[in-house]
Amino acid sequence: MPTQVTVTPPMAAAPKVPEPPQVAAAEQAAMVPRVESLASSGIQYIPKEYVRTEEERNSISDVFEEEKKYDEGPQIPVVDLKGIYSEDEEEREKCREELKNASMEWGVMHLVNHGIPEDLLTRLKEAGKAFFDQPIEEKEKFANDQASGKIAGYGSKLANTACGQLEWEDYFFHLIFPEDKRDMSIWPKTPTGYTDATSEYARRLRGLVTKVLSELSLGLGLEEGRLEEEVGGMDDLIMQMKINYYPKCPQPELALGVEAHTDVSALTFILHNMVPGLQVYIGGKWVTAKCVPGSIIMHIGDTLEILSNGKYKSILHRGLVNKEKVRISWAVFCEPPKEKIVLKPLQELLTESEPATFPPRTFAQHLQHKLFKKTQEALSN
Ligand SMILES: O=C(O)CCC(=O)C(=O)O
Ligand SMILES: [Fe+2]
Repeated sequence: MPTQVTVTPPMAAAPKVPEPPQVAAAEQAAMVPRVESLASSGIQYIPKEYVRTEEERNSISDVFEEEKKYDEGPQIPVVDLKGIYSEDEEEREKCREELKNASMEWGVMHLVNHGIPEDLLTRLKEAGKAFFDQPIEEKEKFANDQASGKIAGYGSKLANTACGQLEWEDYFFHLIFPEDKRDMSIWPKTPTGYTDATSEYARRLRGLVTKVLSELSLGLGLEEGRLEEEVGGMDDLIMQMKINYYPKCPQPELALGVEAHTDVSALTFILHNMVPGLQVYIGGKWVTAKCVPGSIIMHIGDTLEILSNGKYKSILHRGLVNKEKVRISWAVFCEPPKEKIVLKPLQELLTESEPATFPPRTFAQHLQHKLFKKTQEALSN
């Protein structure tokens, strides 16, 4: 998946993994490679491909316990966007400052009063859940084919690193905006409300993207439309939705739903079904995102980090899984066109004492570079 290139933070030694019983080779080969079918098969031990490295296991703990902790240091900021729609310039400036600070310090935040109607978010989530509630055979009709480069559709991660590590999730991935670039043939037909809810969400979210990019431009002292233009504008900025489906996991202390990575996007917006799982790495610690009702989580991705010459941060994050509840999240990645734009720190932001810290690269080259680095890391482990 282009949205997931892993970076592993330094971590200490971890507890030993209990030895699972040996699974016969034939049995292993016959396993359906969907995490959902593995989870519902009643296994007590997860296959070794899903067991994370010793360093990673050392940092994984019970996500429900983690979410409860309120007194354990800094938390992901909550940014109230009411002010960006205000006529009052002072209100707007205050809101802009909050957005800017959260983007510079954390690169991730809970957006509240974002202007997208709550009933639309409910419809979108009900539709995605209803799709995943169908039998696996039904979902397989939409299966992607990563080997042939067809990444849109229903899928699970294929081992693409030297160590063959897998993630505890299945997903549905497709382009949702601009409308003329969508391939409606791969959109779920059931439930019937899926297309309407997803299209409407895409349109409303696209409006929010413009607004956020304007404020982030002004926050850097740039012209209002600058960042929007730099990432492709209305015609070329691409929004792709990935519905992440994390089944219950019998050994959540050994697995990850999504491994540590930064998003390559300009911005990413995440909704979820109020089951905790997202963690961000800051100040040498993993911080668990709280479940904030009605909010949308927003990440600054690598693209804005590059354009802002590192002023806006693309934060390392990952997803934990649990034994008790299925988690579903809806991530929308807002990405510049792959080849058309060369991403590099904006000239106006550079000074003699603050030279460019990122080399010029197209989005495609950036993806390639991250993949190369990841492969090198895996080979040297
Ligand atoms: O499920 C989540 O909350 C995060 C998912 C994520 O980081 C991704 O899909 O890139
Ligand atoms: Fe992500």
